[in-house]
Amino acid sequence: MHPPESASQAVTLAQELVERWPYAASATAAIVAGLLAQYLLKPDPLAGFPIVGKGSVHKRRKYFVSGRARELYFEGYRQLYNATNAAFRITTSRETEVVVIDPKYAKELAKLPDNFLSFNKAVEETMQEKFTHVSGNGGAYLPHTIKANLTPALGRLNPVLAKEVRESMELELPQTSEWTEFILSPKLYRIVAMASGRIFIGAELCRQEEYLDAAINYTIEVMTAVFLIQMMPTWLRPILAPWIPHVRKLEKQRQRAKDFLVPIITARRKAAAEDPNYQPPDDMLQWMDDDLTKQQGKRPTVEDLAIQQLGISFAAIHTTTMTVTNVIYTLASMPELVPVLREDVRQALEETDGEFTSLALQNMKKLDSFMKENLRFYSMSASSFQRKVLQPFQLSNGQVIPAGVIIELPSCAVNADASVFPDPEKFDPMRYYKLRQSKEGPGGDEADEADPDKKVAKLSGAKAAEVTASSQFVSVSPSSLTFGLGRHACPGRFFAANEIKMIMSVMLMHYDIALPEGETARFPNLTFGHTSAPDPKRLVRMRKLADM
Ligand code: HEM
Repeated sequence: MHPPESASQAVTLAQELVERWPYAASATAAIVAGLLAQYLLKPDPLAGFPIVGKGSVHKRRKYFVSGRARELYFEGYRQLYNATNAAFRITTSRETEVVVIDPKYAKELAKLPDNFLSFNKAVEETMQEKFTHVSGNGGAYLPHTIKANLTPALGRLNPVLAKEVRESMELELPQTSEWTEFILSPKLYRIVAMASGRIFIGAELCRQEEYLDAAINYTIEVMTAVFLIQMMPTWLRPILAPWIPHVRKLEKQRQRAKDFLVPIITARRKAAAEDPNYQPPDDMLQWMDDDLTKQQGKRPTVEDLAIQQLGISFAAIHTTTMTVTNVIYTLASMPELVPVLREDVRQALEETDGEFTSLALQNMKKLDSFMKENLRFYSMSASSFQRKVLQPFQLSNGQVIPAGVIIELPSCAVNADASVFPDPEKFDPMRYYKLRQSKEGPGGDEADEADPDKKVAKLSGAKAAEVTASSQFVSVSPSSLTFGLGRHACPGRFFAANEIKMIMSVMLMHYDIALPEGETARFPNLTFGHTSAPDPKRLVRMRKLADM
């Protein structure tokens, strides 16, 4: 029996292949080798950047998220000192390669435009936008409204803000002269949300529970979702992240925020259209509505505006609350500092008859210094100036930073650098106050060698001048990176500074604060990934003072 024709053809073909296989094999090998060579010989644009940390990518990532990220930044920063390299690589919880650049290039980085360095794209990656849908563009118009409307109006708004700070503190804090122990963080969240809300959405709404829920819990939910996603191996994220309850809750929360705000915005617009004597409210919601209309040439949809409003709470409430919590935890552990700061506040307010004017707030220089030392010592993020590189660019040392990576500045390492901050491991509440007092900068003629309390360490040249010049809470510079740097540096920091000073002033003038009985040490912060946060479960003691 003969095999069918097609089968016999196949056999012939196979025979031919067998006969010719040496040619076929070598041709295939040549193609594979060519591709491999192309892959292997292609210059790796990151080859010149050493990697900090040990072991596989998985191991390094685990180390980073486990709470030891700062050690890695310190290690990389130390290497930069004696290297020709301008940067090192670090494995973070991101999928994208992260290149940490020497802060001496910070000023040239800050000049690069958004089509080279994208703030929004970096935020989207940080916020795990793929899963949480928290977009870098969510608050795209906010910086403009803050710079154009909020910051210039602070002089006018300070008394209004101060009133809400006082009242919300009365509502939330113990009003008895007996020492009372309680968990501080939830109270501060509400105080900050109410006080900020007074300026963001007005007096009638800032104490409503729907607003407070959106302002406080949306951010907490986003941050928890981001944290849980970061803890997962990158390959598992697309499979598991959408099922995390915190991720699933976010859309519902955004909808709740819209349900609350949309009728309010609609009513405002209706009143403006129908009532010729209508006085628009003097708050951020209104400024955003007007500013967006100007920028876009048409009124934003009410839903868009509601999301912008959520965006401002997102940027403002969590950051401010964590900062005040840090400041109060430190104060509670340094009772000797209370009279010093109390006197600073008393003197500043005495000059303005007790009014929280811009002048009074500026004059609280010791409080300002204490707050800023908290930012340095308990910096909330290990790095700053996170940007996605959209186009390759060259640093002034000739090194090329390729497109596609995330760049950062190692702010935690700068904060701990003895050549920038003498005795960096010491918490010195008056560090920045002394710098401001020393006309010539640290080590200058004003430094009082005889009085160790007034003595400021000797730093040299440009670095010293820069540290001195950026010694106010709101200053930003390569040695002062808590609020970022350049065109995207936090526009809300002036508002935050005023609000925090008011909260601290009211606390100092009307309350005594202490750690729980038997405790003397400052509560350690909790660290995970980049973040260092005050422990939200800690108790403090307070008692109301008789009016001073
Ligand atoms: C102590 C409290 C605060 C801290 C520590 C903080 C920190 C930051 C940081 C690190 C950035 C990124 C800067 C960069 O990468 O260059 C930023 C951006 C931003 N912050 Fe703040 N912030 C605070 C309070 C506020 C407040 C109260 C507001 C609103 C009133 C606000 C609104 C914003 C906005 C809108 C951006 C984005 C800027 C842009 O896209 O250009 N922040 N903030």
